[in-house]
Amino acid sequence: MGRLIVVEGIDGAGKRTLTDRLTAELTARGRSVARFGFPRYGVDEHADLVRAGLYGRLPAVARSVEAMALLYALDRRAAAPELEKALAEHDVVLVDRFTASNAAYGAARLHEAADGRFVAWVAELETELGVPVPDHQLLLSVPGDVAGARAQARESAEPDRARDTYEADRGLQERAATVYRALADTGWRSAWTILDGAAELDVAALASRVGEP
Ligand SMILES: Cc1cn([C@H]2C[C@H](O)[C@@H](COP(=O)(O)O)O2)c(=O)[nH]c1=O
Repeated sequence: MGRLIVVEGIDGAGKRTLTDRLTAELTARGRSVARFGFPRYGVDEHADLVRAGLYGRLPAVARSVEAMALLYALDRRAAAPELEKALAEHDVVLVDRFTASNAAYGAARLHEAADGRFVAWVAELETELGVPVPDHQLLLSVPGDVAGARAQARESAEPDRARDTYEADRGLQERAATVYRALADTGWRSAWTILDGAAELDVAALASRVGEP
């Protein structure tokens, strides 16, 4: 049975780069790795509704924090059989964003803290829907201005990567970062490792920590 490892952090924290480097390191060590990323735009209809909400096309849905959280959670529920299969067939299943994203961004939208009502509700909701619980979560922690600059640079470099309403809201990103930090500090739903996303990452050490049974 493989290990479910989740990479979390605000937009522009460097999740994709970390996931790429960790995959390369684990593969070089002979470990088999499967990758997922959420939301699964273009794959799952709930994820496509999320995208429409994030780009202003479904204002009534997007206004409701719970409605958005349910759509994100339903995308994961639909992926659960594939995740279970990947866990049965691979040593490591690496996931870019998972349930903690729902907790951090929803609480941030509501100006709640990690020990508030919303985070507890997300845990209950995703458990109820049969979303698997990670074995380990990695938090890429970066100063808000560094993440913001990266997200902006990506928008300029990739024309189809225009920032969505969450990405464009710096206050929301800062509050999400604070909630993430508290989730990691309190070991929300699994053990966490906090990584300095602005410093050089020791990918070899990280691979040893998360990739071994
Ligand atoms: C996966 C996920 C993402 N999000 C947010 C974080 C991002 O700002 C936004 C889109 O994700 P993305 O930029 O990684 O595609 O959705 C949630 O609020 N809940 C979730 O469950």
